[in-house]
Amino acid sequence: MQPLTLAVAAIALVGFALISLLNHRRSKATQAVKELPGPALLPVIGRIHDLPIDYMWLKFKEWADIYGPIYKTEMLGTKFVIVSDEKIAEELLVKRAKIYSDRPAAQSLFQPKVDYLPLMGKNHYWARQRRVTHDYMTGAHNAHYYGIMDLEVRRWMFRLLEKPQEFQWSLEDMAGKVMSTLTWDAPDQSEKLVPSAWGLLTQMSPAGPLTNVMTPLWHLPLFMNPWKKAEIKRYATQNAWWMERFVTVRAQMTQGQARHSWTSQYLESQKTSKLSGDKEASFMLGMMALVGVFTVAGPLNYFLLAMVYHPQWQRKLQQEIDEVCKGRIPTLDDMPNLPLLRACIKETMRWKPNVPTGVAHELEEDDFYRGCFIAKGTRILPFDLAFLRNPTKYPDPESYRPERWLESGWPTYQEPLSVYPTIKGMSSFGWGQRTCLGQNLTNDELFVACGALAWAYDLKKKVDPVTGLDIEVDLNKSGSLLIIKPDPFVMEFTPRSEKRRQDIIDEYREYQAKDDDERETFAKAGAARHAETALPN
Ligand code: HEM
Repeated sequence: MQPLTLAVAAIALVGFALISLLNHRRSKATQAVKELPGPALLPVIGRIHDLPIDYMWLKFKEWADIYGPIYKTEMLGTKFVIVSDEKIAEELLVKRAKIYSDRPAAQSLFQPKVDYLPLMGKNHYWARQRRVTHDYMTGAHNAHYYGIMDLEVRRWMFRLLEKPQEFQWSLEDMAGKVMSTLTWDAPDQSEKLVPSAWGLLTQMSPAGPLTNVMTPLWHLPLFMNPWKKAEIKRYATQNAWWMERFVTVRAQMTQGQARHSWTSQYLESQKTSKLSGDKEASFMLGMMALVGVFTVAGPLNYFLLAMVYHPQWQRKLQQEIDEVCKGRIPTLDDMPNLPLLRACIKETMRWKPNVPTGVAHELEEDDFYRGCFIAKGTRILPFDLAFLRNPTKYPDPESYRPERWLESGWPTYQEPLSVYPTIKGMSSFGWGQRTCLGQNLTNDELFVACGALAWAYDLKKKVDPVTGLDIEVDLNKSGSLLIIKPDPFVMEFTPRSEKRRQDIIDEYREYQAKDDDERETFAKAGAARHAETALPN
């Protein structure tokens, strides 16, 4: 053997011995620390073999019932802590928010920590975009969404009359039009927004591309990597579209043709903005539009099912609306006077939470909880389904019981009924520094949309024309993405009377005509202003 080879072998041997010794000492040291409970882990893969991609939350719940309110598991080296008790979530994600507010990177996105606000790491992009988004959302809420929700809800009621069986499509298009108008004053963009929203949600969800679970596959060379190729296309399309929207609004502004939107609001104050430029701004705005689609779709669909399967609550709700609104469609101003409507909505979100696993936070430093070690980088799941099935807080948790919010004696009852129940502050909207920025918007949109449904229609099961029997819906069938909605189903929308049928048509026509007029007047005034400023001196 050459002397050089001998020397290298000797160094390697000593190195190996040292590392083994250190590992041995470290493992002895960690043995002294308590471990969180959890299912036994297999080397390397952890528990990936028995964690189903579909309805993953059911397995988490099964484990929670065995291992308790806080337990750990692992997948391909990624550590998870699943929290099923609201008090523990509060202690970790709120009281220790300083180190529990990062976001794990979604593997199958190119810049997950930078591009999309809800997915961003706890970095300066997140801090500044969160501030701006919060301001814009608050402004829209205070202005009652500039009348946009009122128009779009009426359009939806009208479409349900014309094409009732397309209700799941028209429901999402309603949400899409609200968001496209708020963001770019362009309701027609909903056509692109809705598929774009589901495209991103799929890409970032564990039940999306295989590479989100089998993470090493993402690093395969491009020619043999269909997941990366698909993402390149999705990202480029979305990027180009958001930039085109941004540039269009800027051009409209120079022509005096841009009415208020979040984009024009940004462009007006761009000089003082802390955002890095057009790309960041167009992404922040695009994301604001997109997130308002897949989030409200679930509760709206489940509200329909709640009403179909609990006709006694539908009747009570119609009675409340008739008494308070005296035949007119409910508006946001009616919110304090319609507690039963708020209770039916809140109970829908409790009964069928649409982010059942919760959204993971990532721990930024090693930590100890009740003497147990939690390593930096661990993903903490505030497991919403478990919170909302807690039988002490929610007796008879599997059933749809809106009275739990309306009658004293239930643990969740709270006064005054002019304010409570409210969905704002529900565990479903997350925790600490990362809580949802769309709580007002969700509250308001669900209120006007569900109020309009109860005002306009009797909601019933569809009858099979051959057998004459009701067509039942499997209430437990849904997608398995991070945010869920029920699988496609059928139902009937019958106007509550002939007069109400006419009201639905009249309301929509009146609001559409008003919107057309406002747009025309603004366009003419803008053109005149532009012509004046363009005149030579
Ligand atoms: C039923 C409706 C909704 C539910 C259940 C929901 C739920 C959530 C959850 C669980 C989070 C993560 C919280 C955490 O990490 O602790 C979140 C974040 C967020 N939500 Fe919502 N959301 C809804 C509607 C909306 C709407 C309509 C918008 C805006 C149009 C919106 C905007 C956001 C934003 C921007 C974030 C990111 C916050 C951050 O990471 O700092 N959400 N939402």
